[in-house]
Amino acid sequence: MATTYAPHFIASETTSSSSNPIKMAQDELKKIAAYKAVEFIKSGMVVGLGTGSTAKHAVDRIGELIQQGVLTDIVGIPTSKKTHEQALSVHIPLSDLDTHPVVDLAIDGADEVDPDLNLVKGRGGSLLREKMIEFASKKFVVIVDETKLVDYIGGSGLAMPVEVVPFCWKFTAHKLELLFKESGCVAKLRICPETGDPFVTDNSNYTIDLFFKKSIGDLKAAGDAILRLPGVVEHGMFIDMATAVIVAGDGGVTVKNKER
Ligand SMILES: O=C[C@H](O)[C@H](O)[C@H](O)COP(=O)(O)O
Repeated sequence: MATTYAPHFIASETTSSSSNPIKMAQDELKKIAAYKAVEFIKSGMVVGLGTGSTAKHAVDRIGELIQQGVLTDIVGIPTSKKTHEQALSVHIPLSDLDTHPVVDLAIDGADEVDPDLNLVKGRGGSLLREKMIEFASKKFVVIVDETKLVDYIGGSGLAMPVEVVPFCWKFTAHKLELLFKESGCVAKLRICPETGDPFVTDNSNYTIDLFFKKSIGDLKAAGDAILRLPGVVEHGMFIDMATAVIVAGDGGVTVKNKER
């Protein structure tokens, strides 16, 4: 796993900078990115509703605009049980991929964004449903504060999650570690801090968090190799899936667009 990933063309980038940049709280930046993304929603759309502290702002805002009558005939497709509950609480009509197999636009956060707009997702535990819904989306808008930008996938030194079946998870974790031995990979079962038990996903699976000391090289090859391991359900690399990334920072908001 050490060949080079060929970069893709970023179609366009627009920045609205603040002439008087001030230091903003991280949550404020998340909200700014989320509100900007919601501007892309039009009445009548089927919308993928992301999971996490950034996507939460987008879901609240969509609910608000529906209540105000600004957005009508919206159908939301939640990417987790948690988002499902939140969306119901703000009165967003909901459905699923079985009924609405084509999603017009999905909005979600990310844990890492590389220069080619590839992502790491799933540190909040929801990667499988997110990937299914975002794969089904004509447009996938990612919302982040600038701390999520990395030079390469895994570059934050934090987890790249892999959802696995609970059966013999140690075997699967060991195979994952071996796969990325050259990158100094360490595989850890995710544990609930409150109970000390394994973290269980919405799909009743476990999560193995992979930590890399250096780049894993070709992301598509790495992703394919992970998916070939029996026991793996899905990984948290979202390669060539984002069509736009909205980055909020102290200097303003940048929208990076990419052709899929
Ligand atoms: O599983 C969680 C999702 O992939 C989140 O979108 C991701 O972890 C980013 O979350 P946050 O916006 O809370 O940083």
